[in-house]
Amino acid sequence: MFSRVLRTAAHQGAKSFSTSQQNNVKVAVCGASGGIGQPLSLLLKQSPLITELSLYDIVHTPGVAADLSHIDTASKVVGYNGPENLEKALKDADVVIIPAGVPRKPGMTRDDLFNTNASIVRDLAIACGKACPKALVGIISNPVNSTVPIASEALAKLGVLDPKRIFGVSTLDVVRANAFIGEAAGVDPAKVNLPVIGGHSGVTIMPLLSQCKPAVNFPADKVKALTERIQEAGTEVVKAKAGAGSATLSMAYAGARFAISLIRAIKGEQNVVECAYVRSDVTEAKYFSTPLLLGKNGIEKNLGIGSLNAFEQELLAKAIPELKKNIQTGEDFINKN
Ligand SMILES: NC(=O)c1ccc[n+]([C@@H]2O[C@H](COP(=O)([O-])OP(=O)(O)OC[C@H]3O[C@@H](n4cnc5c(N)ncnc54)[C@H](O)[C@@H]3O)[C@@H](O)[C@H]2O)c1
Ligand SMILES: O=C(O)C[C@H](O)C(=O)O
Repeated sequence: MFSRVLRTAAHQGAKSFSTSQQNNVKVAVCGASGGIGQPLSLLLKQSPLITELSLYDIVHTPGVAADLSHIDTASKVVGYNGPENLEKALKDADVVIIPAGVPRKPGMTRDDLFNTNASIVRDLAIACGKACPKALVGIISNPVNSTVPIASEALAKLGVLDPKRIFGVSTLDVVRANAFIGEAAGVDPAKVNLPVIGGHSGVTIMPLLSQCKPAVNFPADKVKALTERIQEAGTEVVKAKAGAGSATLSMAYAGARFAISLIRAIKGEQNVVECAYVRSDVTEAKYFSTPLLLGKNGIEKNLGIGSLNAFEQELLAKAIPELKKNIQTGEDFINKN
């Protein structure tokens, strides 16, 4: 594995946790045969932190699992195909990552995916609630601003909701921000750490350039242009793919980074921090992405939004009404279905 994050994880898996750690880690990927699911599973198969990789989809999982199982790493790979095998796939999983559902085509918004993806995420969340209620669940399926409330409410209905364990995966926004800022500042992107807060669509994506590490100092027009590029980066990929879907490879990278951060925290590593879209009381929006300190049980501490400059305050003012609307749409869906 070539990335900073996954290389670090491999090193830690080999060296730092020889005693008193959770030894066996089962990770389930729901939507494992898709454009994200396959490369995500490939990246996860390379992690020595994972004992069992459980691949679930409604199609093609026997082939994907057979293929991945020939890779000479220690984790066991098992494929589960079709709804009748879903609970078996999820049974006792420690981490579940959900990239199931349809992606955008040019001209569509993420909200246009709601009608198809809402019930997919609801049903997968219910199955998690039954088969692995203590799992840490990362939801990639769009529209994330609404699918996370859907999953949370579905688990609440079952009586097993622990909001510290449910995450909307917004890591791709951070990865993109690091890439674009690194390029613009002439810094190795792997050394950039830029928090992206809010939600995962358009104006709800709030990169905080004022909190970038290392510090960057761009003129106001450049800050605005970079912010808008980060907010519209998903659409940039959708347009470039011209009907063949949305980001898959960069999302697989980001999803693997997020999953491995969850596992590092489960295994007792300290100071693991990731931004993710979670139940929150940091702002007026019931769900909001902020940097989170991760622990064995999911969110150990919400690190909040820090201090925002005037430009970022304006971004927040635009994000909140949109987030509230998206959250309400998700909650209404569960209340009616
Ligand atoms: N959070 C993010 O940053 C981010 C980034 C990129 C894409 N996405 C979203 O991820 C989702 C998947 O994108 P993709 O490009 O992999 O799509 P894809 O169509 O290539 O793959 C989706 C997979 O989900 C499977 N699937 C459908 N219904 C299912 C069900 N009920 N249970 C299990 N699996 C099911 C399909 O069979 C398919 O294999 C989309 O909603 C997309 O918008 C989110
Ligand atoms: O843009 C999309 O539809 C997919 C994803 O949310 C992304 O940000 O790439």
